Amino acid sequence: MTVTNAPTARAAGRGPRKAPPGPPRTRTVKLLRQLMGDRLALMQEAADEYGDEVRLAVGPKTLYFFNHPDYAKYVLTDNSENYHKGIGLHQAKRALGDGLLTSEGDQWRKQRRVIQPVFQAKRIARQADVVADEAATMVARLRTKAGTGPVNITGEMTSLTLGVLGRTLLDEDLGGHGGIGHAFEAVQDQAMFEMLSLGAVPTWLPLPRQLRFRKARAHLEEVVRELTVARERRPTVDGEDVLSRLIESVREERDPRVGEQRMRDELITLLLAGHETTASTLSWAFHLVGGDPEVRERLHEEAVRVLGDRLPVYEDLNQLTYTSMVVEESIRLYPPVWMLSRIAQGPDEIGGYRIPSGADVVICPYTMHRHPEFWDAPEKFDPERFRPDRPTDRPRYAYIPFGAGPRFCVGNNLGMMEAAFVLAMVMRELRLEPVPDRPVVPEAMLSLRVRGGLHMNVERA
Ligand code: HEM
Repeated sequence: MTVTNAPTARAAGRGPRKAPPGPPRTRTVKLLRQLMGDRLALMQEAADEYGDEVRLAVGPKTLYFFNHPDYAKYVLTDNSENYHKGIGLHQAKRALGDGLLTSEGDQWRKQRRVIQPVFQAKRIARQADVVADEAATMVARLRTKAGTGPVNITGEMTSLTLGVLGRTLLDEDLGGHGGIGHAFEAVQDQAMFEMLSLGAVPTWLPLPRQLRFRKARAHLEEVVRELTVARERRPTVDGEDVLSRLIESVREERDPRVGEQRMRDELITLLLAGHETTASTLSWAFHLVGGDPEVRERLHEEAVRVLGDRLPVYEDLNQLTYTSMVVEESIRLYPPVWMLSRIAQGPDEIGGYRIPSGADVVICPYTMHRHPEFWDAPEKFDPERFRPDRPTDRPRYAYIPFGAGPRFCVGNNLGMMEAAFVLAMVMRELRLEPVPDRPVVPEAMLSLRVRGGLHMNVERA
């Protein structure tokens, strides 16, 4: 497959073809309905019907949707300079400000240099102890709920992942800052609403969701401000956590208010990017395992064998092979970041199609991870695909749960370790069973959630 510079068209002297195939304008109403209701079906049907290059005209927007590993490599890595963060960026910025997720250019490079070292392997080892400790508290809580009826697993995972981030990144117990999880939810819901309504509803209208958004954002700012003040009074021993590094880096800012704002944006970004993705990963893993007794049994066996009855330490991660395979397969089927959107900074050509400057280009991990050319029985939950000793000729970019290229997830090691530890610690002593007559439906918001949260019955293993 040719990704760029369409040599055949060029050789014939005809230049690139105009636009990829896609649904006709007459289907606009259906597409808009899917955009509001079932975005995963929208993308999957487009890929099934039109192939690896699709033009999706949805309302006033035209999406250039590319669904092949070569295209993902080109957009996310090889020519990433030409593709800045795309759809939803404006809304995400209103929610998150100018943090690492939403910034570009020199500012992004500078921020990445400050933040990336916090997630290096030697620090992750220390973060492992925090994860194990927080997970033990959560498992103890679940134990008390065994046999009492459906438990909101997503809620449990969200508190856990926020708690872990508070302690690993900020050295703080976020449990004392009530409602922070709900504040993140309100901020995200509004950002998603603005995105889906394609900016048609002015943000100054005093609608209830708008007011909720402002209140939530103000609450988050206040929490982060308190954390920063507390830390400035109480520096850590090595000064190498995120907060200390940020405080140090914004000292160079001439206007202290700009520095403070940057720090708040950065922390809110990290907390949001890090907690919801990992909580979604765990929710989907528990859901998939709950429907597969054989996988559940193997997980239980591995957890008992590797961990015995002690808390996990970083070195255990390499031994929790099957557990990691289950996590990898879970985020293949349900990648928390289900869509990667970019805006072309200048004109380009992909797969022989002309991409105008300003075009919305989309790579969709959800559909890529189910591409029939690269995955056998793509709908099947089969952790064996990720057995480390199993040879595969699958292209690297057919599996991109953490993105790729310069904008690759900074927190991937922490996220993977946390998911594996929590899964192992829960499966070691508990069984999570599906609740009959309660369907589990994916909801593609900023991340891929379980609609209404995942509820499961908890039993002792
Ligand atoms: C299983 C859990 C996670 C998944 C699936 C995930 C996925 C992703 C993906 C796909 C991207 C790239 C987005 C794009 O290119 O548009 C990303 C970026 C990012 N992630 Fe994660 N993430 C996870 C956990 C975390 C954690 C634990 C943290 C931090 C504590 C984190 C912080 C970030 C940040 C700051 C970025 C932006 C990086 C940049 O643009 O330079 N993530 N994540």
